[in-house]
Amino acid sequence: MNAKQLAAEQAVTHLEHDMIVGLGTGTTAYHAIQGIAARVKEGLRIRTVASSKQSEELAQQLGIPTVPFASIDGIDLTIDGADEVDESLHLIKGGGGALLREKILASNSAKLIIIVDESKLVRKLGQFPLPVEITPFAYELTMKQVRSLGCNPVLRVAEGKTFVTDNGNFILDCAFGVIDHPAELSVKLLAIPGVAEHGLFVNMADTVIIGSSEGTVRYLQR
Ligand SMILES: O=C[C@H](O)[C@H](O)[C@H](O)COP(=O)(O)O
Repeated sequence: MNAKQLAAEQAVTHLEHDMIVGLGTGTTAYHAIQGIAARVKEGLRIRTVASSKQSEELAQQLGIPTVPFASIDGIDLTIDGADEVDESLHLIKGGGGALLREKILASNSAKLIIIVDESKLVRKLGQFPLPVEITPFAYELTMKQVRSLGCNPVLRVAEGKTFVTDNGNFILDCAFGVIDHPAELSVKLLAIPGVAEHGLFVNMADTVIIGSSEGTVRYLQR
């Protein structure tokens, strides 16, 4: 079993009957969705909401009950991956472009469990370029304003075309270098009209489960 799968299998032991569960996105969340499906097959009674079309489709293929957002008041537990986790459990997310929906789920969740392998742990955030989701309208001007905060934003391209999120937006990958004050950068980014959301998750993760290639798992708690 690989490290991501180990972390995911540990995370799904936290599921309980009648929970509303948020499904993350990405290669690590993929393992969690597989693990959730296994528990549903064993008789676990839950309802889920997804942070991407990809994860929703996977859940439905695997027989996990998915429900509309209009039918719930909040989320009990979200299990998601991350691109970086620092010592304070602040995160960079959005490598897969799902950051806006992921942040909506996270901020409406009573508990957020992040699952990673050891390669995602850093002392300070910023080695991974920060994904920033922006509206397509006048995106060149939005890019200029983001650049003025001290990075060189790169418009994300996938398969030769501008990458478009599930929300119809673009992503800027922004290498800021070491981010000493993530909360301050968050405020500055969100103050730019055209920025829909960014991948800094500050004080959102409650628990981080780290899988290792040696087959061990350990927990970080906020
Ligand atoms: O947009 C994608 C998400 O934030 C992912 O959770 C993050 O990029 C980590 O992905 P992975 O588990 O594939 O490394």
